[in-house]
Amino acid sequence: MSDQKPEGGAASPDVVIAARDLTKRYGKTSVVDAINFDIAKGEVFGLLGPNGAGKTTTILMMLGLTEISAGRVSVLGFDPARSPLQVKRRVGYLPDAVGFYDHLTAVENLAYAAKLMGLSMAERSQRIVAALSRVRLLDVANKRVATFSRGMRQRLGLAEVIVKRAEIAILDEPTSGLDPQATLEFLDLIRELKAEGVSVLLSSHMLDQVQRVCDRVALFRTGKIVMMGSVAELAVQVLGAGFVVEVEADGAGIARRLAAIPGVGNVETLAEDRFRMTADRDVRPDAARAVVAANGALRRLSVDEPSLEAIYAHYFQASQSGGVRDAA
Ligand SMILES: Nc1ncnc2c1ncn2[C@@H]1O[C@H](COP(=O)(O)OP(=O)(O)OP(=O)(O)O)[C@@H](O)[C@H]1O
Repeated sequence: MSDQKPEGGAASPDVVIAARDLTKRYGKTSVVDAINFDIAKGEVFGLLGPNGAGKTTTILMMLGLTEISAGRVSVLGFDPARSPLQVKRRVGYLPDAVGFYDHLTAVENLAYAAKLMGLSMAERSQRIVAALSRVRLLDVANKRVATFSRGMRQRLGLAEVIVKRAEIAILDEPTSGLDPQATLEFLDLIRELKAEGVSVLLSSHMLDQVQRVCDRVALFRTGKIVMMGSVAELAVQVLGAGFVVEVEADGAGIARRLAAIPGVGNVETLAEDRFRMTADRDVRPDAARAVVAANGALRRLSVDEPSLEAIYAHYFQASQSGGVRDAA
């Protein structure tokens, strides 16, 4: 088989997944419709959108688990349709409901998976202990998985990704059904993976969680990516400006100085010594410098970051009334 070598043509060595006009049709309906994106090494990328928007189908095409109708996707330089095993070896996938053998213990489940990966016995046990410790399941390592909560199962799923030393982790709704504490722990584990250079693709409806861990998000709608970027970028696109910064200070000509800061949209004077400005980034450091330059005294500086919830709600409301154009 010709599946040993990565295919050429990756946009940059930093790009681990590149989709070009990626399309999936069922009959005449395109459920994924010519989407394009690049995901960088160590990036946490969120797939968002309503039910049926095409997120899972996109994931399945990346894994070679469903046929691609048109376009292409390259995963670590491999074409998943032609080299599914090469992709499977390097990519960890946590589906919505992780499948484990309930009658086996956590260790036995991981040992089984590690054996399929072709690891030696010594390597297996060393990696498994390390992974179980990372996901804080070492104390239940020898308990049958049948007794595990959903949170524990999800963490065991991540342990498998860690044992595999996957370069990419694809997580489909990983925190749904988890309690707040389990969710926070899971999000921390995602951050740890990122810190190690693992790229993470996260499909979720939990917008606040997505915002907490994702570097960039793609918003899907009826098979198309209608928006893509960091939360701050999407906020500018959808809300007009992302950050609202309030300054309480005195000094000469402060409003004028604040308005001159790059990225500031408008400055409202709320009182003689209170100003509110909108900006496309967090301009607090610049605002503090502006007050110092005016020989002023800074009494308060606050920022309201844009929320993905607000962007999402605004986008769908506005698009229903024809107010937002898709940027596909
Ligand atoms: N085997 C199939 N045959 C026909 N249509 C399908 C098939 N699998 C998925 N679809 C359709 O493709 C569309 C996209 O589904 P997909 O599961 O990718 O959406 P999703 O964005 O992951 O949704 P959710 O948030 O509910 O997981 C849906 O309209 C779905 O009904």
